Amino acid sequence: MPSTARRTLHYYWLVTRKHFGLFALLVLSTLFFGGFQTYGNPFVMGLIVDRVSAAPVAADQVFTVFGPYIAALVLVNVCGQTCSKLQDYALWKLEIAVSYDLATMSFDALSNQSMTFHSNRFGGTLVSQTSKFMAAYNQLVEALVHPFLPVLGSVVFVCILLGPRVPVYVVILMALFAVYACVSYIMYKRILHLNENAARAQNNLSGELSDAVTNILTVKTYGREDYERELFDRANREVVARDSKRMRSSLLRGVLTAGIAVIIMSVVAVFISGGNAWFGITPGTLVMMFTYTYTMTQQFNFVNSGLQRFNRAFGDASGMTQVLDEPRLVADAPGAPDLKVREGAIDFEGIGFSYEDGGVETRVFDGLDLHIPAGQRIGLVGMSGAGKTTLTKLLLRLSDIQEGRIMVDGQDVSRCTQQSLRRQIAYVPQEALLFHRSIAENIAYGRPDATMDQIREAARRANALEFIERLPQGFNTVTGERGVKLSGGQRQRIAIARAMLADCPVLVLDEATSALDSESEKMVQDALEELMRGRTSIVVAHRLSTVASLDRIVVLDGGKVVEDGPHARLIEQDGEYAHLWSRQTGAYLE
Ligand SMILES: Nc1ncnc2c1ncn2[C@@H]1O[C@H](COP(=O)(O)OP(=O)(O)OP(=O)(O)O)[C@@H](O)[C@H]1O
Repeated sequence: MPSTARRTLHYYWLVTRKHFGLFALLVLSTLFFGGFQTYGNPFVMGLIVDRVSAAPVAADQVFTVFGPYIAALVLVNVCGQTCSKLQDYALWKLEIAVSYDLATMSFDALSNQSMTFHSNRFGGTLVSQTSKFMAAYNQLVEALVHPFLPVLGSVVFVCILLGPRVPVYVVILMALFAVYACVSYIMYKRILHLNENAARAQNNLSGELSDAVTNILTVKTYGREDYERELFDRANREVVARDSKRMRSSLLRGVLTAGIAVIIMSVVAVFISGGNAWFGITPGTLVMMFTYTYTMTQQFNFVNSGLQRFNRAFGDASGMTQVLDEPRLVADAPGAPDLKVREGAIDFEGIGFSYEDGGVETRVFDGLDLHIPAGQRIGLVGMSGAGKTTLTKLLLRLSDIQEGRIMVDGQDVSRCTQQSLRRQIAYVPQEALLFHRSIAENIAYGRPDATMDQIREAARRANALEFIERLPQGFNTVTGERGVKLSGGQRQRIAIARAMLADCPVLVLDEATSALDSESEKMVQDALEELMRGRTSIVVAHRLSTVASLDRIVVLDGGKVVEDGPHARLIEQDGEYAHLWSRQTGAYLE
């Protein structure tokens, strides 16, 4: 079995063993249902045929002679039906319980992965991989219930019921079915990797669709519908090609196994025809032999489709299995303590960091040193791509550095829990994305116990109250997926209100006011000034007027600090910052 399929089974087993009682009930009820229904009935019928053919029974003796047989038949059917209902119960209950656990497992795996992991993947693909991973479990369990367990049961019951009566026949039958199973398995192994390829192509298609839909505004405004359609069509054609290849192999396997089934029935026909003459087999036993062999052949026919379902399920689950196997790029050290921020001094010491994407390395920092005393407000400026956002993300440990260390109040952040670190830093990102929840919930995200008055006050300070109150449902307005129902500036003000309410000792604003018009920015800026007072603050900005009044400005270029000091000093130095400043203020004057 390929290693991905083995890993999938490993994850499925982790959750199944939590519900082992249900799983055991499912296995036993399936086996016994088959035993009673498929093998018990013909067995009793065989006994009746033997009794009928042994000696004539008078009409008034029918119930006396056959009463025990009829009672046995009723008992077999009552037991069979009871097992069938238990099987239904165990199957449904197991699927419901395991779906819950698999969803939780997938959610935890995705939410605990680093931002580097997420930025290298399509959100749509991860969502589709999660649902396929959950559905694949049901497919596997259902294939186990039909046909794999009944086939296993058949082998056992035929050996028990027919073995003592016609041992030669049972040996030949089992040998033929062993050949059948081997051929099916060899073909199954051949097809497994075709299924994984097909699932990969399907995931890629979902990713393309998700990417195009997410960026629909860009697609439309640039009139690139045809191009996107071509990309989608290419991925779609790949799906068709992979599916066709898989279908051809499955068809070939079907033809081979059907051929073996015909051979089995022919051999059995010959054996049954001569059974009485060669071995003195009774008519009742002949009935059992025929019925059992026919039933087994039918069941083995389903093995083919069962293996197909197995293949498909393993293929569907492979994407999420690989995600679950992926090492967590940013993990808490075992027994890591919580970070305790008393003052908020931050030290970047000899930071070395590269992004890695599909083997391509982008070096961003190479031995960066930066000390930010407690309570200082610094502006981080520099050309696009200089590493400003990356530096703030490293502080938040959204990715781990490869060299050096980041200290907050003398504590190495890589040795503390990530949650405790992030709960002490209020972060307003470049692109403020909101949850598809009410505005009140969005503002209170960093402080879920906030009262409505506190939420309103934060919104007022972020200059957001006025527009929120104008919305038909005010603070209860649901913002639309990612906040699409609001303007960029409105989303930013909500994100700022969220940071204000979170009331953290460290504040990171990454272009937090870039989408605001100068009037709103002025008002929010005043609120931010107040918010920053006494807190260590890092403000990333392209618009230098946003940072000019801060305690200190750090200019980054190519991942290095090239200038460092208060606005007035940097202007005096007449370097990179002064150059940028004169360009921006000149532009404004014009
Ligand atoms: N997820 C990523 N994978 C690979 N490279 C990345 C990733 N994110 C950023 N980079 C690269 O790292 C470098 C620094 O990017 P960063 O976003 O930190 O710059 P920035 O100074 O904040 O730029 P801007 O002012 O445009 O926001 C850039 O060369 C960028 O291409």
